Amino acid sequence: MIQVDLSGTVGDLSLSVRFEAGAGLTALMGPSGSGKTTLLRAMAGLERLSGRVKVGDAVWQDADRFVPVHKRAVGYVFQEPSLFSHLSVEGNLDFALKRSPKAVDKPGIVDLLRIGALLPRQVERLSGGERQRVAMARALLSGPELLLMDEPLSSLDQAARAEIVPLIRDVAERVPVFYVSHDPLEVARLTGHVIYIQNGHLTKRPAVTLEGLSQSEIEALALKSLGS
Ligand SMILES: Nc1ncnc2c1ncn2[C@@H]1O[C@H](COP(=O)(O)OP(=O)(O)OP(=O)(O)O)[C@@H](O)[C@H]1O
Repeated sequence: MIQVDLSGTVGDLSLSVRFEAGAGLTALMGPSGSGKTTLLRAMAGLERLSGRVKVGDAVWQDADRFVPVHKRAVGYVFQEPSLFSHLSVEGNLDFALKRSPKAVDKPGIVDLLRIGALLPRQVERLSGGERQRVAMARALLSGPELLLMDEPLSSLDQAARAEIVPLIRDVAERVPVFYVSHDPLEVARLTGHVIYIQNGHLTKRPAVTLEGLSQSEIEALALKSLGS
């Protein structure tokens, strides 16, 4: 169980959110600039807002304490994977493994993300989809109690996305995932647990509308849903 109750101001944004999320994957959706990344950063301890964050039995933040980011059991996967380019895939994985506070099943995670054949590879020689799978494995190997993912598929093509979505579902069976996306179809394939944010506040599900989309965008959406 994740409990979040955070509020504060960052730049022009006034953010105030309160929610609970259970096991599995919870998606966070909302317009550009609504505060999704700011909320993730605050949950990780990268941004200091006031309030409370509890993950499992561990209180990461409340009125009396603020656990710094390096002491939170949190994994973070960004839109652009931030792997060490001077290390091999396995070097990247081992870097995280050494820092894990608990025993982690490396072969199981390598298997889960189908990256066994990539282990000796240099990071520059990976495709975008391969990089993101390695970034997810690296995040899991650090032993997180919560995995934060910020639009991890948005720079990938359709084929790579389709390949990775089921792997993310598998990952979310091992560790709770909090997942930012702009793509309603991607989210529909991942989870039924979705929260929406607008202007820094949680809101109810927006009405689905095709207004404003061009004919080609509507066709692309229809094709995408048929391909799921
Ligand atoms: N470091 C900062 N300095 C100033 N303002 C900031 C900072 N970080 C966030 N903000 C403010 O918070 C707003 C929301 O930013 P945030 O990145 O959280 O939005 P988002 O919902 O993730 O957007 P997108 O979908 O485009 O990634 C920004 O428009 C900006 O006003």
